[in-house]
Amino acid sequence: MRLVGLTGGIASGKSTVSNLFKNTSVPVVDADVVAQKGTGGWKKIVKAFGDEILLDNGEIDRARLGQIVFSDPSKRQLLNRLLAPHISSGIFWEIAKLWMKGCKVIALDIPLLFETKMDRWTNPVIVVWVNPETQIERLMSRDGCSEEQAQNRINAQLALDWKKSEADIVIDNSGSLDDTKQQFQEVLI
Ligand SMILES: CC(C)(COP(=O)(O)OP(=O)(O)OC[C@H]1O[C@@H](n2cnc3c(N)ncnc32)[C@H](O)[C@@H]1O)[C@@H](O)C(=O)NCCC(=O)NCCS
Ligand SMILES: Nc1ncnc2c1ncn2[C@@H]1O[C@H](COP(=O)(O)OP(=O)(O)OP(=O)(O)O)[C@@H](O)[C@H]1O
Repeated sequence: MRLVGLTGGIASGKSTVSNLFKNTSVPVVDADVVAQKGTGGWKKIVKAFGDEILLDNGEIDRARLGQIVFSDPSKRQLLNRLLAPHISSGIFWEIAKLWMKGCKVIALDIPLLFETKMDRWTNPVIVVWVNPETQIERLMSRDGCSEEQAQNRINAQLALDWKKSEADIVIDNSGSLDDTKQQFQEVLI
């Protein structure tokens, strides 16, 4: 079985590329399964950050939690510590289910692939790169945040240029969507 790592920097276009996998035979597992209401990750987050980070329906208010952790490195480290085991075991079970269905190639869409050292499991690693000006512009426009907030989020991760230097395959998403789709097609060959 081959595990393909898909990563990048915040707003570099990882989800955009992840969506392109949906039209292929390669299933994608993402790292976003943990914070749903009632799960182990959810319980730990509520215990550590209090009820005030919950929406009326009991789900985590991700925008609120994001504001807290991206403006305070110690809170971000706390969240990372709490969630790390849930993220890796969630991913593991998703892989196991797909493996039992006979999937031979699975893509893992993991924003913090290098930071969490999960790149050890994956080969090749695809890094979705974008130039710094476009990254900050797209981040501010997508999340409606200030330049300072956007920069805090970018600084919370390893440098995207370093990730690019560690990649087996780089998709440059600084241009148009068509340009990115074209690069993706070349990766599939
Ligand atoms: C901080 C949270 C609440 C923000 O939620 P929100 O819906 O606004 O953003 P989303 O989850 O789509 O993440 C957007 C991007 O933020 C970046 N990011 C998310 N968590 C972190 C983190 N702990 N450290 C650095 N960057 C992060 C990633 O680039 C990610 O792609 C959420 O990302 C979260 O619970 N993060 C902790 C879990 C985690 O570490 N996820 C990444 C696993 S590899
Ligand atoms: N080639 C492109 N041209 C124009 N806009 C783009 C392009 N690629 C992505 N975008 C836009 O940039 C923003 C970030 O893209 P996307 O959500 O795919 O990034 P991401 O890396 O998954 O982000 P995050 O890690 O923060 O979830 C989105 O609003 C998306 O619509």
